[in-house]
Amino acid sequence: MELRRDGELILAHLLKRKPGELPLIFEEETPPDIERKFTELIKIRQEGVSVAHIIGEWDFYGRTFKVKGGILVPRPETELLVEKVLELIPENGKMEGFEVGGGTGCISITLLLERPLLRMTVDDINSEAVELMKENARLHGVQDRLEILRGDMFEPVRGRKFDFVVSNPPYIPESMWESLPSEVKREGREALIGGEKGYEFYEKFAKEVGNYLKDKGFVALEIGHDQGEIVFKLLKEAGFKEVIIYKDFSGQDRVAVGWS
Ligand SMILES: C[S@@+](CC[C@H](N)C(=O)[O-])C[C@H]1O[C@@H](n2cnc3c(N)ncnc32)[C@H](O)[C@@H]1O
Repeated sequence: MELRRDGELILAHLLKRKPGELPLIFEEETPPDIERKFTELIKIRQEGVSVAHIIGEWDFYGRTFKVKGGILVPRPETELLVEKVLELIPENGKMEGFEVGGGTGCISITLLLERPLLRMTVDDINSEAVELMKENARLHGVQDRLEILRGDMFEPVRGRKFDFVVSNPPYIPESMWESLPSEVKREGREALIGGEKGYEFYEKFAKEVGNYLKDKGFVALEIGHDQGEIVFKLLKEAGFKEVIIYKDFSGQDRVAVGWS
């Protein structure tokens, strides 16, 4: 736990400032009610609640999203997935994409904000995530271009076809659940655990996704640091002509892109 950094984020939130602005108001006196609230929140942090869940928001791709317990907090690794998708959507491309498992909605909403003519449909099996996505879509003014549905993987979009399908699915093996830090567990089993092997989501996804892709469509998936080989194989077996596994800044497998 990085208490100093966490303290700065909590204080900035209470003062309604950006963390970078704190040095500018260093000499101003902190109102007593803010001091009291700050001490209270630091205690909650020490009990193992993440800063994101304490302050109820988190930044992704330079923008702030509402977050809440039981739903995955946007991760910096996922920005690589967004970058790879953006590379495949022309600046003024009139494309239609589908995201499985939107969580906060950070992936779809970022794609929409970066590509003004794009339209997205997103689902989540978790009804609380669906409500949170609606809130984040309104917050970022993309509600007219984002269709938000509740359901299991492709079930809400049966019979439809998209230019691409993107997902950051649950991909941690069951056996790792117990060893996860309590603040990570608070993001919910459904968001994290992919099954006994961890890659069960990709097995089902690879088999079915072809039915939902237009001709020459593509898929883009976030993957676990050791899942490049298996996801490459699954997409190839499912008939994807070209598959590329991208590594993140720390040299770990992180994103799979496949072209049909
Ligand atoms: C790892 S989280 C990713 C959330 C968000 N897209 C992000 O990158 O921050 C996976 C999300 O998929 C949802 N999910 C898990 N299984 C699903 C399924 N079969 N169909 C739809 N959503 C699912 C979870 O509820 C969770 O919100």
